[in-house]
Formats: sequence, structure tokens, C-alpha cells
Amino acid sequence: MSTQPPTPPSSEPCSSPSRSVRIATRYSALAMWQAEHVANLLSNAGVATEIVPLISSGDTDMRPIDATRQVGVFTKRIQQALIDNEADIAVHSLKDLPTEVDSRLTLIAVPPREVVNDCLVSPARWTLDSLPAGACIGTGSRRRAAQLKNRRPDLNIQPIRGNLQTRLEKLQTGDFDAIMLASAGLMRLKMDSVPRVELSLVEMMPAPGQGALAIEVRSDATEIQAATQCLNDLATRAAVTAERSLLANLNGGCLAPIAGYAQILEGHLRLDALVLSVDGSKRLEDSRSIRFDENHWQTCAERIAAEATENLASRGARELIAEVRL
Ligand SMILES: NCc1[nH]cc(CCC(=O)O)c1CC(=O)O
Repeated sequence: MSTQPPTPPSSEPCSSPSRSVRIATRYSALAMWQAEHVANLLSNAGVATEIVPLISSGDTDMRPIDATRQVGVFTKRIQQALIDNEADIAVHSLKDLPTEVDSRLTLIAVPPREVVNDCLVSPARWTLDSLPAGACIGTGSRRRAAQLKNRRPDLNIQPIRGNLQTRLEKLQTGDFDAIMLASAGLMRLKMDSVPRVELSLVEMMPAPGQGALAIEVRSDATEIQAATQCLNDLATRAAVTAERSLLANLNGGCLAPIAGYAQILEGHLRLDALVLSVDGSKRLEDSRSIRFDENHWQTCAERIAAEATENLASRGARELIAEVRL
């Protein structure tokens, strides 16, 4: 369903293209950091770059993500720039990249993943358990909301939109008692002083692809592909492929309460998957691992996701996900 053309497993050296590589990115501070990070990685590999910042509808349209009824609000504008040859590579947060594939584009590289977990941000540094009864929590993510409600049905969960800075301002002005964010974003922007508590992967399972970057190129741009494929980290690539394959199998998009985290441990690919009802009252988990074969990383990733999907579906996961479309 979401099969991508295979990326070479080995870290081939990046070959230098005949001109500098144009990197398309959104304008937000996080997106710009990510584009500059990839520019640095390429520069270390001897490849010259320039950054092309673009405005996306996901940044200007401040309705709740649900109301926009669109997938890829953050990624489409950047992908269009590639298709129109305004840029050579696109840098996305992998979490924001829809699982549907456009054959004109190729996911050429996923650099090493750093921080995957979420955090709870509040001036008093509340934990999930010490949050006062009825506290108002800002999140636009059904995945986060459902996990929170599962553990703390008393909390009042309200939507929040906007980039990191905007969300933190809304917390500061007292609109919310706490908000939930991906720690990766705060780490990347060196927002060390933001008062927060890191949530464990048991307390809050991350979104498929969270904390990882995606580098896309045009499918016909062989020179650019040769210049960027060295940024691919096979372990991260296999892990996020398993997570995204689970999401695609369950038809989850980015709006369903589906969480997944995969990692390679001692030669095995392990996938932890979680599906919840929107109200958080029902929770289905699946954890499994299979022997990881580097040479067949994609097959391994798709197989473990298929097995997890089958198990979750046999226990009613599809019915829980269908609630989202009501
Ligand atoms: N949906 C917005 C988004 N996309 C990627 C990140 C954080 C960085 C990442 O997960 O790689 C965020 C913000 C957040 O969820 O707090």
C-alpha cells in the first residue's frame, strides 16, 4: 500500500552534484532548524546547499486540524515546490508526512532519530499523576488526548493550534494549565528553560515517525538522489517504515488515536503499537519483535506491521478507528 522504491541499505558516500542543492522548508522556527540541520549534514558530506523557505497552508490556516479535513497540510506546499522544480529536496518532520505515496516523489533518506517521546509542559512541572483534577490540557492530537483520557478521565482536554512558540504563549497567558508537545521540537530549538516533565513511552506512546526527519526528492532526480542518500540511517528507516506501515494498514492518517514505536534491539526489530477509542475508554496494545535482516529491511518492517495490524484488527481496532470518521 505504502511501498516506497527501495533505498540502498548501505551508507554510500554522498556524491557531489554539479550545483548546490536547494532545500525547501516551511518558515517556522522548527522547520528552519530542521532544514539547516540537513544542510549541515550535507555540508559535512561535501555537498553545497541553499535554503528555500516557503509558506504552507498548515501555518496560515488556524482552524483545528480536524476542520481543515485535509491530509498533508504541512507537507503539500513543500512537495509542490519539488514537483515544480523550485527546490531539489524537501525536509519534513516525518510525523507530518502522509503515508500515501506520490510516484513523482521519493523518500530518499531518514537521518538518525534522536528524541521520540512527548512531554507535559506546565509552570508547576506537573506529571500525569500530579495534575490537579479537572485541569485544562491543550492538545490538538487525538493520539495524545485519548491516552491522557485513558489514564485521567477527569481532565478537560481542549484543542490548541499553532507552532511551538504560539502554543507556549497560549500556555503562558493562562488559556491552559498544561500542554503536551513532542520533546524533539523543544530539544531542537534549545528551549531548555521551558518547564516540563518528560513522559515515558509507557505514559504516552509517540506518533508513528515522531522525532524523525524525512528527506524527499523528485523520483527522476538521480543526481540529487546520489547526493543525499548517504543521510539515510538504516535502523531509523526500518523502524519508521514499520510504524508508518501500521498507520497505513489501519487507514489511520494523522487524525486517528494510533501510536507506534519501533526500534532495533539486539538484531531484532521490535514494534509497540497502540490503538485507542477517541474517548480513551478502550485501549488495544500489541508488542512483538522479529529477527532483523538489514538486506531485507523493508520486508521486515512491513511484515511486523502486518502482523501487528492483524492482531489489533482481530480485537476491534478498525471499529475504534472508524469512530473518528463519524
Ligand atoms: N504536528 C506538528 C509537529 N510535527 C513535528 C513536531 C515535533 C518534532 C517531531 O516530532 O519530529 C511537531 C510539534 C509537536 O508535535 O509537538
